[in-house]
Amino acid sequence: MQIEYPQLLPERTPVPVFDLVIFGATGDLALRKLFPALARRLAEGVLPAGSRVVGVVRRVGSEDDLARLVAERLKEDGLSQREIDAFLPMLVPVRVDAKEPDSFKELEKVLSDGERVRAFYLSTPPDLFVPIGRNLALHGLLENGGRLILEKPLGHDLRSARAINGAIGEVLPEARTYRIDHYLGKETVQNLLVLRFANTLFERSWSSRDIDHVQITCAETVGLEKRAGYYDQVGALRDMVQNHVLQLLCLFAIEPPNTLDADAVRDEKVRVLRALRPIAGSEVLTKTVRGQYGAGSVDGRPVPGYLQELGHESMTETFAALRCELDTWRWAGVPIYLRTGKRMAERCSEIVVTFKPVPHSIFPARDSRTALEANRLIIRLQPNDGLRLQMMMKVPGSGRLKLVPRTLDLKYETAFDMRTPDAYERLLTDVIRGDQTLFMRRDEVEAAWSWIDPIVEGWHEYYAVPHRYQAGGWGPSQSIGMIEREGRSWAESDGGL
Ligand SMILES: NC(=O)C1=CN([C@@H]2O[C@H](COP(=O)(O)OP(=O)(O)OC[C@H]3O[C@@H](n4cnc5c(N)ncnc54)[C@H](OP(=O)(O)O)[C@@H]3O)[C@@H](O)[C@H]2O)C=CC1
Ligand SMILES: O=C1O[C@H](COP(=O)(O)O)[C@@H](O)[C@H](O)[C@H]1O
Repeated sequence: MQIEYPQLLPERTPVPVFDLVIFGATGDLALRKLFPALARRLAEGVLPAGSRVVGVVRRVGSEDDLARLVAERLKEDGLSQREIDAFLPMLVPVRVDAKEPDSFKELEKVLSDGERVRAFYLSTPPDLFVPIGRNLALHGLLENGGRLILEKPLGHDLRSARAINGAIGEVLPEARTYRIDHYLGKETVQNLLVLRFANTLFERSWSSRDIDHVQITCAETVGLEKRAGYYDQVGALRDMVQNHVLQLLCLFAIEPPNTLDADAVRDEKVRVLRALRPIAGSEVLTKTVRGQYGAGSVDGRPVPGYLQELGHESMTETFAALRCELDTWRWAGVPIYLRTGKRMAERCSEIVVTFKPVPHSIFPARDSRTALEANRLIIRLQPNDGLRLQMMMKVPGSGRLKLVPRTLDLKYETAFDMRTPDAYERLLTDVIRGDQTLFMRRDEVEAAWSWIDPIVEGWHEYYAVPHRYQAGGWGPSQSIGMIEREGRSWAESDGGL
């Protein structure tokens, strides 16, 4: 049976027959996200017969283990035995060491037959992106329209990102390079474009004229999981803000693109990134806050602090809050507060838009019963996705006038009686179809790093050590101070409603 999907941006063409090669097939991302996404797409009848998923393994003997590992993971992900049995024959294991050019001959043998779309997913540490790209080119494997999919983070600063982009650009044109930011594959993130440009209601007030400030939060309850080696090198600013959080900001703030074409949308996103006012030098002390979680309790169970999980000293931030501004006609003067962290009170990604107060209240000003709260629009991206609009209402009754804030609540799960597909389901088939709309262009990634780099430099120059926060809270008190100094407060999940 084919399941119907709520596609907010249209999936325009059928998926052609393909070979998708996954480097890093035994890794966390591939097993946890990529294989389940593909198996689900197959189960829906979206993937054409004859297509193959080539799983690249590195260690001797792992070829034999791959099908078992994948089957176990699919089962954990809730796929039925029938769906697993249907997927496994698509899987072709092959052993290649990304750093050994000769070993790519094995891949060449597997890929040599037939005319089909060919894509290579680099789900490996980023230092392998360039060697893999070069080795694929050396063996002619990128010819005839081959595509590369690069995972984030792309580099660790502007220089390294440029080096990767430059080297990849030598073996492959931009039109065949797909840089993943999986937030763009989330239905609710795509819906930001629909909210903005398919409705007149909000767009007319989407500017400094009506908006007081904006908060973008990506809070997680998880800690290091099994990624300590990676995370401690990177930290919250580079792991989340440089990509996911800035992408949310872009979609929130962009000017209307003329069409939904990949470059029309991406041109506008780049404009937003370039309009971000730099935060540099001593400004990092007032406009940013770094945090690192200590021991605490999350979801009712005790959890160790970051340093205990890590097993050694570290100055890496697991929380970052930033106060930024966009120097554009539309957004001048509207503070945009960004916040992300691990081991926070709740898993929650949301954008909270606080509108300006009414210019003149006709209700008795000194009476607390008639005090007005500003309207708030909460765009809840995950979990419990939906839209909430806080408005003032009159409490029914003929006694003294009393006004209270109440919420219009539109939940995705009640608005659509459908399963929401995982981000990777959408993104993987978009690559095969050749649609780059939901992927980051080279200039976009580099513009994001251009804004991030001075912050990192400022942190070093001014010795901005991370402040301790208790696991299970909302970050260090300094981040509350940063926003309270301006007479505002963080919305604590669900926009504080
Ligand atoms: N995990 C996640 O949730 C996310 C990951 N990412 C990014 O995705 C990428 C993969 O991450 P993740 O899966 O967590 O990493 P893992 O460390 O779990 O997996 C890395 C994979 O790369 C393989 N590998 C390492 N060296 C070589 C080599 N020389 N030749 C061939 N294969 C090699 C490993 O093989 P072996 O098993 O033999 O070691 C393993 O399969 C990274 O760029 C990461 O930043 C991005 C967002 C989220
Ligand atoms: O890319 C990353 O994203 C995840 C959060 O993704 P989500 O879809 O669960 O919101 C984050 O945990 C990870 O550190 C980061 O690398």
